[in-house]
Amino acid sequence: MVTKNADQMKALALKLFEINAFKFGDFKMKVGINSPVYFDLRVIVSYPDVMKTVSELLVAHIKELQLSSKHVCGVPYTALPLATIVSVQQHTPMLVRRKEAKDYGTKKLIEGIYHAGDTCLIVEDVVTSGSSILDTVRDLKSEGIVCTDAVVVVDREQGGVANIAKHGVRMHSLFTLSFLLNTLHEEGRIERETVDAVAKYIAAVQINSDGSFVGGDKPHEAANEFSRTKLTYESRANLAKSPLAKRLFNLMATKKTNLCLAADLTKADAILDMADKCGPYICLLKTHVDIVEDFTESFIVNLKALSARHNFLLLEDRKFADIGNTVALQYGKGIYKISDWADLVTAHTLPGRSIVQGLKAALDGNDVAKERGVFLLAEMSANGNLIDEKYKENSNKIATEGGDVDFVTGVVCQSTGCFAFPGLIQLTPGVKIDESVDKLGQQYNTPEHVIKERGADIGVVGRGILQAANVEKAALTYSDRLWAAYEERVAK
Ligand SMILES: O=c1ccn([C@@H]2O[C@H](COP(=O)(O)O)[C@@H](O)[C@H]2O)c(=O)[nH]1
Repeated sequence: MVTKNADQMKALALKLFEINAFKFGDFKMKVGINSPVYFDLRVIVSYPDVMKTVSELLVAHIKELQLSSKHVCGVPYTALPLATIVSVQQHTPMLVRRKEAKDYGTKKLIEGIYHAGDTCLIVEDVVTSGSSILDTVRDLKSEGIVCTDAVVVVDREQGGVANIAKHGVRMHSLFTLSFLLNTLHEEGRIERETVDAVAKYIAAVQINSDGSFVGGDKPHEAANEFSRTKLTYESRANLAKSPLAKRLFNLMATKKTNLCLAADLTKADAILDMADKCGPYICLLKTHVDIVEDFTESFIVNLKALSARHNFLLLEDRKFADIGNTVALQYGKGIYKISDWADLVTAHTLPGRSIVQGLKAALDGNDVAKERGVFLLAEMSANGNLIDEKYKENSNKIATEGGDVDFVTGVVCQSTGCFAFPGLIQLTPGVKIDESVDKLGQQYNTPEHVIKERGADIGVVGRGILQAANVEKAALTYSDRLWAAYEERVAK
């Protein structure tokens, strides 16, 4: 671990967390087991300042340790840009290891000018078992190149140091996972509970360089303990990147309700009446403002007053789906001026990242920008909808990667597999006491099923409440059942 530049190291640790290069959830690893923590340093190429800081720290680390070598070589692929910067800054020639030999020309595995007996310093981004470092060392050694040291950005502390030492290579890391966890905890970004859960996983899942587990069998239980559906809303609030997700998680935890009322009514007074009656039992009130026949500004003023009185947030289910420029206009302008009053909106991911950028653009320079968020639709409850696995995967990427993640509050979907990041909220429509299908293809599941089997954090109920003889009683029943299912889910 680097000893110098403590402030810079802390700042970088926080930045890596902020840009999702370091995240918590339930991630499938190369060794076939799920991990509660994941590093994706591929994203740093999109942040030149982060690239600069990481490479400067690597160079400082190499100097501090007096690691002199004839060459540097990055482990393909993520470490290649880092090795390039280190090579340029230190004036040390670089070698490039191909993952597969070319089937034409020189057929070389190692590119660059070298001689047998030359020394080479390895550069790597993240080490788990150390097997990727050893693959690179093997190919360099087969050309007679001597490798005794590797500088790495993050050591996940799962056996890598000992595994590569057996092959005569010393590992020098900028960060250990423990340092990163403690820093995030000290800076109030994660709870002690998270630090302990990850530490427990790391202690239980030590890996040999061949990918087998130290101690034999796959340590399943330790790995699965940290999935988002097992964490409380309070602890997930701390992991959230979106201020609105933090607020909504905390609101649910305080008010003990994870019910969203879909107020699909066409008269303003009927919606206001419903909001007043159901307000004490809900965390969110969802509107389709374009179905309101007598919309006026005073309707919004009254709705906002009820949301403040009963402590629920307003979600306009607009399902934006156009190009960024149009979406910005639809969100901020027109009769409804949605961005003025809706805490949250929904949007399809069909247009790609520009959907989020368009929404954010409408809030540019607006004081309320930090009080707004979006739920992205990654799945629909409608029978026969056209969404496939690839679409879901890409929606997850928009929700969790890149510079706009602070605006994404959650995902509208029907299953646990849609995303892993515990800082996002799963909103699931299609909830009724009886499983059924309506005449127009809406598919319903019970409150218990959506929370316990499908990973919902908030269940959306419309007609199940709106058409009940006693709406207050129905709202209380749905709220109680959704909440009890959540409590059982986290207690398991
Ligand atoms: O996949 C989706 C996305 C949104 N909805 C909306 O939720 C409510 C459901 O109302 P019910 O009366 O409970 O069927 C409605 O406003 C939809 O627009 C959805 O159902 N499915």
